Amino acid sequence: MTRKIWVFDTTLRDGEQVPGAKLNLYEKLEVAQQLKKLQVDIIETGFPSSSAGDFNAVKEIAAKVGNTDETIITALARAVKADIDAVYNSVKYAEKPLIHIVLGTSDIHVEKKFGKSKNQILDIGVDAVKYAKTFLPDVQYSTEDASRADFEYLWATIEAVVKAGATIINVPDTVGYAEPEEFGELIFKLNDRLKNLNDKVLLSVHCHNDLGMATANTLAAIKNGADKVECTINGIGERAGNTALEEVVMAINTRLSVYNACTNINTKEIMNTSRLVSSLMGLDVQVNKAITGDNAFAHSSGIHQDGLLKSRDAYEIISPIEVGLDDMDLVLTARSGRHAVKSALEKLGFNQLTDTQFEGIFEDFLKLADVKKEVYNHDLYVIVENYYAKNDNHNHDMTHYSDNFYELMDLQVISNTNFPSASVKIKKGDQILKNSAVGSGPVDALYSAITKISDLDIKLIEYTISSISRGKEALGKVKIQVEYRGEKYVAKATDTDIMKASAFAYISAVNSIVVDTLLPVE
Ligand SMILES: CC(=O)SCCNC(=O)CCNC(=O)[C@H](O)C(C)(C)COP(=O)(O)OP(=O)(O)OC[C@H]1O[C@@H](n2cnc3c(N)ncnc32)[C@H](O)[C@@H]1OP(=O)(O)O
Ligand SMILES: CC(C)C(=O)C(=O)O
Ligand SMILES: [Mg+2]
Repeated sequence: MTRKIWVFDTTLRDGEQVPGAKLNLYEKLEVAQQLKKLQVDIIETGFPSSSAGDFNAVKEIAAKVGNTDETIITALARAVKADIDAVYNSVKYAEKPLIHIVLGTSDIHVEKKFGKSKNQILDIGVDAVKYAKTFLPDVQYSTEDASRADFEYLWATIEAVVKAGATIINVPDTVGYAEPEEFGELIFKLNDRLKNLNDKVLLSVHCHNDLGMATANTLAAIKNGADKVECTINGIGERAGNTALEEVVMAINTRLSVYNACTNINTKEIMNTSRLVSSLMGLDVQVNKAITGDNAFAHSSGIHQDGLLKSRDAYEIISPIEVGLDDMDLVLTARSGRHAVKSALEKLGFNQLTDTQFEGIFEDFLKLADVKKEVYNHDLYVIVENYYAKNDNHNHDMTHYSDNFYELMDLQVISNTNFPSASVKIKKGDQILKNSAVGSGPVDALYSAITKISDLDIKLIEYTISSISRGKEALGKVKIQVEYRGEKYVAKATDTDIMKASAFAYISAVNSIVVDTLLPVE
């Protein structure tokens, strides 16, 4: 039988302790609603004694999100009556409220932070639990800095607060000092004693990520008897953050035979929740972050892409659909191969390409991918469009005009406010032609230099430039309309360098004029 692991989300309390991540009331409500949709069991909503604003936010969430008995609403208090009052007076509006009390257990906390004896601190904790129990039946007690505490004192504290009525015992690795094997052993020993003392009390863990081991420590705790895990979305939290909810939940789901456990989380809401928290708190998710990073389901190298197209499980242990994404993302880069490019083209509807056409397009794709980090769908449309345009010219036998066509070899454009200028080097048949010009702007200078070389009386009527796809290496698409002897010619070109795109478009228009002037009159 799989064991249910309770998921306690503290994004709105420990997560909100991240500098600059503070949310207003409406934002907190929004996140809490989403956490309910994600089906976390307990939402920690804040620290109500810290400010009137936080008190009010906790109260509103309790009333509006805690209005069913599916989600327990809690908030944090020190072992101080005023804090417990504030928690009770704000969470009491929920159907299922819980008071959460924290108090240090390590020698460092007891002696250095509080300057008290162990017995004094133990008594303060017991009194706090007894006081909280006068308000509510459900009280969680967190033995702060438990992983650095003396084991027998930690147990004595747990035994005393359970006897005083605590219904959940939380064992925090407050400073992220624990190591998985050692933390697993600690939880095993505590679980053994706790289940003998009162098997209704839930044993919980709360890990921090200072050594990058929060998820590993939490999973080790689950293996060793922990019933409940505390985590945050995207692993945000004090300093290096907390255990990431999505990592623990997906590890349990993916490695069922290892953990033999389950949660109530609706995994399809993971990505929505991650993006909401990230955007409201202004905390970007690192691209390679497990589960919720942009690249977590993106595959970029040709060998991997080919393998995935043949069998998803070759390089995929979780379906992106399980966490709420549409599908895997095959990122097209210069390291992609023919299988991936062909599959992307087919998804865009290019199903009729002959092998020769595909090879030509693939060649153009590689040229673009070498100058751009990623090639997006928009870019693929342009590659195919350009390829067809090139091919169309070849279909009409233009070979006997080719000596009259202009081809850009090099350009230099200087853009400054007083004196924009351009120099171009252009090939026409066997000739190499060079010219320079100044203009009212860099494009005007560039077009004047090309016009001088062509010696045609061309008038530019329209010039538009737009960016195709995203990123700083995005393709610039230039579309122009020119007039020559009363005829209008439209031309377009794309390049990652917008000056080159401008020159290509203009030269393409010039070549169309050349064809028209050389074609025999029918
Ligand atoms: C591990 C954690 O994440 S714990 C949660 C951390 N979260 C927060 O701190 C929430 C935001 N904090 C605050 O708004 C404020 O610090 C408050 C409202 C809690 C307290 O503010 P102040 O009264 O001005 O005290 P201040 O923060 O300067 O110092 C903390 C005091 O609480 C005491 N204290 C600290 N932890 C506890 C505890 N668990 N139980 C009882 N007292 C405690 C300290 O000893 C100190 O008391 P002292 O003034 O007698 O030395
Ligand atoms: C309040 C407690 C659980 C905490 O955040 C910690 O110890 O890190
Ligand atoms: Mg914490």
